[in-house]
Amino acid sequence: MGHIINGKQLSAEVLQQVAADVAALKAELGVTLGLAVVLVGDDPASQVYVRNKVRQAGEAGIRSIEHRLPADTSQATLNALVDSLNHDPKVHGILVQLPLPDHLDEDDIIAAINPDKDVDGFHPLNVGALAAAQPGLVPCTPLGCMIMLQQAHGNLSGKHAVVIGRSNIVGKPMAALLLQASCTVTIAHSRTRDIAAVCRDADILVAAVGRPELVKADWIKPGATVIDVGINAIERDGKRKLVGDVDFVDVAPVAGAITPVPGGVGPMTIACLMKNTVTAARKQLSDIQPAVAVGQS
Ligand SMILES: Nc1nc2c(c(=O)[nH]1)N[C@@H](CN(C=O)c1ccc(C(=O)N[C@@H](CCC(=O)O)C(=O)O)cc1)CN2
Repeated sequence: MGHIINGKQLSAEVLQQVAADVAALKAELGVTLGLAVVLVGDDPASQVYVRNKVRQAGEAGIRSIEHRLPADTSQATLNALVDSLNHDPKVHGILVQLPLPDHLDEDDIIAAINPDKDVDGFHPLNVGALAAAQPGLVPCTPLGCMIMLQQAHGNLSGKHAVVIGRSNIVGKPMAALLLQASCTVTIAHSRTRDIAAVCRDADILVAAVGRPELVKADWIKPGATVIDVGINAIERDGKRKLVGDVDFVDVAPVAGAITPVPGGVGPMTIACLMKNTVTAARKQLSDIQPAVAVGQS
């Protein structure tokens, strides 16, 4: 049985560091960090995630400013809200919970967020910064996966990493981060030929494809590290159950280390949102107070 990477425990450690950073910024500069959380509509899963984000912000000493808008909110109204948050000095981070209702243009809303406050790391300028290995805000899920990998593996240099999935939110930024860590990176997707053979060559396998229990034991090189980003609700034995993109029971005996679902990548995503809020605030505060030393960690 491979080592189980405990996302709950690791996220608690990340949050503890965030809380210390938030307290230090308060002590040094008298600033309380603010995170604006925008939720449009009543998607039940999004409501849970937003509730958890607001709760964990509070635990870290970050003031959250919640905006819950009805499902029929217009693009103009949402853009106007984002614009007002961009200009509010008490707001250091802005996140718009995804998915948005179908009539709204997600790309347009993301592009409207001030990139310095874009704590999701989805703005095209942050996407470009990551691709060019420049400083910027990095999407929370891939950032959380990297923290888990570094804990499980130490140095990632020279490892063959395979990322299954090519989404803008997870697959592509994950591949960019692994490349920055000097991995040899392959992105596999629905058109990849003999995907099982490609995955079997991976020292690190990241599954972010949204297909319940797609990855089986015979896709895994013995001893490989497996990071499961999938969160899929299925019915089994008449009960609702959350499973990942990896068949955990099948794969765990072959893997060297593996993340569970739930309790793996999910909690790290929220912890990294708080970490990004500190990163964003430090940048904003050092831009307006260049003479003041703003601590780094
Ligand atoms: N603006 C954003 N929207 C979305 C993001 C995002 O990073 N930014 N990611 C996902 C949803 N998400 C955060 O928003 C998220 C999903 C899941 C979890 C989590 O902790 N999952 C738990 C299980 C939860 C459950 O019981 O239902 C786990 O894996 O243990 C956290 C955050 C899409 N939208």
